[in-house]
Amino acid sequence: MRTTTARVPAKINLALGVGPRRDDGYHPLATVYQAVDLCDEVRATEVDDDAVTVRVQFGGDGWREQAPVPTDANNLAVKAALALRDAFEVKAGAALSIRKVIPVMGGMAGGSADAAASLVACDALWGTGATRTQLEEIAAGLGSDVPFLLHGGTALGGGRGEEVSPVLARGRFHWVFAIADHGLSTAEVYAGYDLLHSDVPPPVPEVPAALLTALACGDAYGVGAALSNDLQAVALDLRPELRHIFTVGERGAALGTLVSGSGPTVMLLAEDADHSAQLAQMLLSEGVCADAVQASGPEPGAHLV
Ligand SMILES: C[C@@](CO)(OP(=O)(O)O)[C@H](O)COP(=O)(O)OP(=O)(O)OC[C@H]1O[C@@H](n2ccc(N)nc2=O)[C@H](O)[C@@H]1O
Ligand SMILES: Nc1ncnc2c1ncn2[C@@H]1O[C@H](COP(=O)(O)OP(=O)(O)O)[C@@H](O)[C@H]1O
Repeated sequence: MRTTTARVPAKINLALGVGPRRDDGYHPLATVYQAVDLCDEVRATEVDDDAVTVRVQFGGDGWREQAPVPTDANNLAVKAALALRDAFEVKAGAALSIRKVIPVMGGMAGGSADAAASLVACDALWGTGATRTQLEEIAAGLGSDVPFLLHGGTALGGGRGEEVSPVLARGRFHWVFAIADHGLSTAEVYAGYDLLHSDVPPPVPEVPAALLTALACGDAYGVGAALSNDLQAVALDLRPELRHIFTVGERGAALGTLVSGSGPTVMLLAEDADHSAQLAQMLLSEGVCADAVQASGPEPGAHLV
């Protein structure tokens, strides 16, 4: 049986500016994404019939197995395969197998990542010959941050997050991720943001110029100082205990500490790999999170391995 495998990184938002809710329910974003080397893998295997199935194996520690990842047509990897199949009138099926390392409902776009990897793996398995633009269009239909997971690297995100353009970034950034033992719903966090701004709508979002300058210079201190997330206040209201992680970040001289996307993962920027190991050790010994994981970026988007 023929098999193809795609590896895909997690995403973080170095800046996440969120505008007023649009009529379609989505929010306009001005974000800077970075892909980091905390990777899921999606394997697609040829089958005899036209069924698209999925199974999920957890590559991390036991606690992650508690997280609800659908193993039916609600799995974003299955949705991606079916969308690709419809677009190219493919008749074949596929057995998908996900090796999951990205925290589920963690604000690191794990489901979107699996959708992007599934597109790449199934495209290769079925030989659809899709162009990059065609894959990006299908990706945008699957979720706002799926196009970035195809793209990877460091990039600007506009629209509802699906309009991706590259950004000049030098050097490598060392992160520690403080992972919670249960996730937050993205839709719930955006709803909380609307509530917070029910009197005065938020301004049209912009990417901070200081962040772009720091990225162009490869200045990790500048990046740390310019990290920002409009959803952070809502995530901290929903999970007040996350504040302890910020205290550890200060004590450990993290260059910056920020809630990742809609949370509850909190990311700490370190000077180098040694510093990130120290920060991870501090987080674990203080018992402020369920797990502390080191990763670095930028990383390439979903690609065959
Ligand atoms: C917040 C972010 C930041 O990158 O990611 P996460 O931290 O959750 O991974 C994204 O905006 C999440 O993108 P994604 O998870 O792809 O969202 P979608 O599937 O498109 O939408 C899920 C729900 O989030 C809300 N949503 C999403 C994107 C957006 N620009 N405005 C929104 O209001 C809507 O309520 C929507 O129904
Ligand atoms: N392959 C998948 N991996 C993880 N979650 C998935 C997947 N497919 C569907 N989901 C669902 O998508 C939702 C968001 O999950 P995820 O992408 O991990 O979180 P976040 O939006 O915080 O980054 C969860 O409710 C989960 O059940």
